[in-house]
Amino acid sequence: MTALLEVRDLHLRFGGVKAVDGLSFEVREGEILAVIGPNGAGKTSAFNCISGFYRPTSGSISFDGRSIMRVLPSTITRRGMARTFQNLRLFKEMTVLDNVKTAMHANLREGIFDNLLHTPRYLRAEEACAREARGWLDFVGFEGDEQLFVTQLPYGEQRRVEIARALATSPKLLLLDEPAAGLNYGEKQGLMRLIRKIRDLGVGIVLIEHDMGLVMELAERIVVLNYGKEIADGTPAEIKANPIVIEAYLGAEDEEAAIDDTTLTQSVPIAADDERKGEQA
Ligand SMILES: Nc1ncnc2c1ncn2[C@@H]1O[C@H](COP(=O)(O)OP(=O)(O)OP(=O)(O)O)[C@@H](O)[C@H]1O
Repeated sequence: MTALLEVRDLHLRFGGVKAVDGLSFEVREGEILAVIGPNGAGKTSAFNCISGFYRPTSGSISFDGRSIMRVLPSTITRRGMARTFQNLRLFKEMTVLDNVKTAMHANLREGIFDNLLHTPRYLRAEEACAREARGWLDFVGFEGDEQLFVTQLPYGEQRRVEIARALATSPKLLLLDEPAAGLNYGEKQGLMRLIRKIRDLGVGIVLIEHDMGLVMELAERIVVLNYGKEIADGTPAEIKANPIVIEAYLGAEDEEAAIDDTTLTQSVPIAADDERKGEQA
């Protein structure tokens, strides 16, 4: 099967900092790929290049058979790539339903007069849009009040709404930046079920995540970055047993230690989750 996303020899520099230093990987339709690495390894920078927010220094990125180098984020979204952010980026002054509807407005056909005069065409389009948005809220398991402002929701529910909004763009590929950050155990289990359900729609998924228990259980393939460089690419079992990965996470002195889900999970500062929760508050 041909790759949905192909990243080849990607480089991104910030002055003297090599944030991404020769990254190459592929994602196929309906595949769950995780990108992991210690803090500052270049994961979010790579996401920002792929989704068009940063212009790479060199390399190539193609999506669905076409280059997306120097393509605007909004065009990349229209071509079928959606993403969520490390720190939620919902419209705080909008309701849950309106947040999801915004993802579909780019595809609405009504003109300025329809909008101003609220013509039957406008009303029909808005109703269809609301129906589809409700469908996505249902799909992600949102059971709250769609008319609440998003900031009135618990953090885990806000994450679901953000994923619903990304899905409302009808993506072929979904990039999730630390979707489990700030979630409790039960919410993480729900998130894993949701990600598998999205994969079952045939959507390719690239996941940046620090929770190694979740990554090892969910990902079919894992790419490991350290100081911008790709140090490993393999199945969860291969990654767990890779001495270079163990060294990157635990330091050379612990190289002897067997790497298991718990070890890697514990290598992630728990405070990071709490800090992010704090940012949202
Ligand atoms: N806008 C920027 N300007 C300058 N340097 C940056 C910028 N964004 C990231 N960097 C640097 O690039 C490197 C990679 O950062 P990046 O945020 O991509 O890492 P990360 O793996 O996503 O980290 P984390 O897990 O902590 O989110 C770091 O050294 C970081 O300081």
